[in-house]
Amino acid sequence: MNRLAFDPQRLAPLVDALVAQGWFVGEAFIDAELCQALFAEVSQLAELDALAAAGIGRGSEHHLRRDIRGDAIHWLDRDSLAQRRYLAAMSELQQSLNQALYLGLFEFEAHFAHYPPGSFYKTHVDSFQGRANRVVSTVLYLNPGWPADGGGEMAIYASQDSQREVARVRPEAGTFACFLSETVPHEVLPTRLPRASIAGWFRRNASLGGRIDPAR
Ligand SMILES: O=C(O)CCC(=O)C(=O)O
Ligand SMILES: [Fe+2]
Repeated sequence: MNRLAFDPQRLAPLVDALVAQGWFVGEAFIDAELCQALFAEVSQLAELDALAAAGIGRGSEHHLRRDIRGDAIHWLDRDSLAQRRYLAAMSELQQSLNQALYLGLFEFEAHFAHYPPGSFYKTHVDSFQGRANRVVSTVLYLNPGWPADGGGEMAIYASQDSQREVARVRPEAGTFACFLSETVPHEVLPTRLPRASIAGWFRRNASLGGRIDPAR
C-alpha cells in the first residue's frame, strides 16, 4: 500500500490541461484498490450516521442551505491507511504543481462527501469571495460501476461564462478531477443513487487582517 496511488506519467498532461483550460479530468487515475478502501470507509461513516450536513460559507458565515447543497461530509483526519495514502498522493501532486506553476501551494484540506439520492450542489466556485485561499480544487470519485442513468455528474462551465458547459464528469470510482478554484464554475447534478467522493483543496497561505486564516 505504500506505492504512489497514481501513475507519475499522468502528471504532465494534468499540469498542461490546468494551464491550457483551467481544468483536468482523468479516468482510472487513482489506484482501484485505494478507491475501494476509501469507498468502504465513507460508506461505513454514512451507515453509522457519522457524517455532518455540509454548509456554505466559512466561520460565522457558515450555514446550511439544502436548496444549494445536499451532501454530508467528514473531514479527512489521517485516521486510516487509505486516507494517509490518498493524502500522500495529493502531496506528490502539490509538489508537481508548485514546481511547474509556481503556485506556492502549502496545504491540502479534504473531506469525504456523501450525496443521498435526490441531492445536488448548485453551480458555484470554490474560493470564497475576497479570500484567495483555495487555489486548486480536486475531486476523487468513489462509486464503482456508476450507471449511465445514475445522474450525479459534475458539470464544468467555462471560466467567463457559467452558462456554457465544457465538460460533464461521471462520478465513477478512480476518476479524478481538478480545476482552478477561483475561476471554474461547476455543479453537481441531482444524483439518483448515493454518491461518494473526496473533495479537496490546495491552499495558499492567506491572512486576514493580521490573523492567519486556518484551513476549512
Ligand atoms: O463532487 C463533485 O463533483 C464536486 C463537489 C464540489 O463542487 C464541492 O464540494 O465544492
Ligand atoms: Fe465545488
